[in-house]
Amino acid sequence: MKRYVDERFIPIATQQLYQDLATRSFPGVIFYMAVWAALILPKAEYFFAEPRIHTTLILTAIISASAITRLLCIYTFRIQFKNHNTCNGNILLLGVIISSLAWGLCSAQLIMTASFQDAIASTMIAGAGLCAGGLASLAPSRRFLICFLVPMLIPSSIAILLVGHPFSASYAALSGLLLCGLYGISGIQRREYFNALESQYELEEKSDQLAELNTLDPLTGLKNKRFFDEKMTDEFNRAIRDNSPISLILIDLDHFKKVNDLHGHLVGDECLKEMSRALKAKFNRAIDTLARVGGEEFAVLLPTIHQDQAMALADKLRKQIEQISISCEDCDVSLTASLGVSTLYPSEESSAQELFKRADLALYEAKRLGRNQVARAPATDDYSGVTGRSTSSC
Ligand SMILES: Nc1nc2c(ncn2[C@@H]2O[C@H](COP(=O)(O)OP(=O)(O)OP(=O)(O)O)[C@@H](O)[C@H]2O)c(=O)[nH]1
Repeated sequence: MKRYVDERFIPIATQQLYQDLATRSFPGVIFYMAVWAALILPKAEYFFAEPRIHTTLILTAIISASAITRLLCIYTFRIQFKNHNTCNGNILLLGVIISSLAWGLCSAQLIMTASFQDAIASTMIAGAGLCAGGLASLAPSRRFLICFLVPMLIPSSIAILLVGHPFSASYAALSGLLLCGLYGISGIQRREYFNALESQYELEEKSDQLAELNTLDPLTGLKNKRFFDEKMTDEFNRAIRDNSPISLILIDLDHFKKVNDLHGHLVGDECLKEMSRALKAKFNRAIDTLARVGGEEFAVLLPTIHQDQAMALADKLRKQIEQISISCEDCDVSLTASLGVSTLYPSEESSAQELFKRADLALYEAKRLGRNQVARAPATDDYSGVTGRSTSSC
């Protein structure tokens, strides 16, 4: 398979291959039984006459049993996949080998039994037809196709050479040609099959990447506002289900306009990137969501975090932001930020918007009180919960 699909797609392509082979095997088994029926039923008075009737019945029993065994193998494969999500291709292959070997040996038996001499031509045609059917369904797997064609054709070819039929050399040569020809054609079909799979996987990969890009802020690599809003609603609903708290920290850089005006937008951009690095370093739980929700405004959503914990985290972050220093041509730029924290124990009556609104009010209060502050959204409209201290920003 390595020749056909990129290495990263091999596990998923293997799974898909076995599932497709199982799906294609059902009509294959029906065709197998139908070919046997078409071989003997139109000439029933010949096949079921003495002295052939016993052999005909035994061969019919063997062909039927092998078809049922192959069906059981397909069924077992499906059950294993459904219950354990494992794709055991060997079970499918076993069914293929049993049914093709049964046919190969039965047709060899027919050819070698003197009383069936008149049926040799139709037996060989039936075998060739089955090989063509096998190509149609098993071509994607070289292993499966070889395990089908070889036991199907080799026993009858050997048998026809052994009985010394006048056309035995032609029959054997045609069987050999059929084997090589079908195998050769299968290579083209295999390439087409895996090319189609690879294109599908590449498309899915690209569309996942595109969907992921669509959730990101291009400058900082943090999540964007749209994603954040959706995530906040999801996490809020989860908090209702789990009866757990959820906290939100809104962060707004202080006097950021001055940074742009004094040092230019490129330096401003560098400050925003540095801020995002500080956020990523500080909040690294998989369930936290970090986003840039405005020009110089950031948000951190903290599921399961209580108010006191959120306040402590916010204050540590504030101190960390104070330490940020960005070197530019004329001077080093330092930053401060104001932070608003809100925590809710969500209920059916509350909403994610309320959580955001309260954090925004707290942030506004932190700004009002002189910036470089952390303010907590109060239970009432009183804002006595302000912590931190004012320092000059850049
Ligand atoms: N460099 C840069 N600046 C941006 C970006 N987005 C927004 N800004 C700037 O951020 C500044 C925000 O200014 P204001 O809203 O007045 O806020 P502020 O100057 O930080 O003042 P306070 O928030 O009240 O402390 C504006 O000058 C915007 O141009 C960006 O992507 N890159």
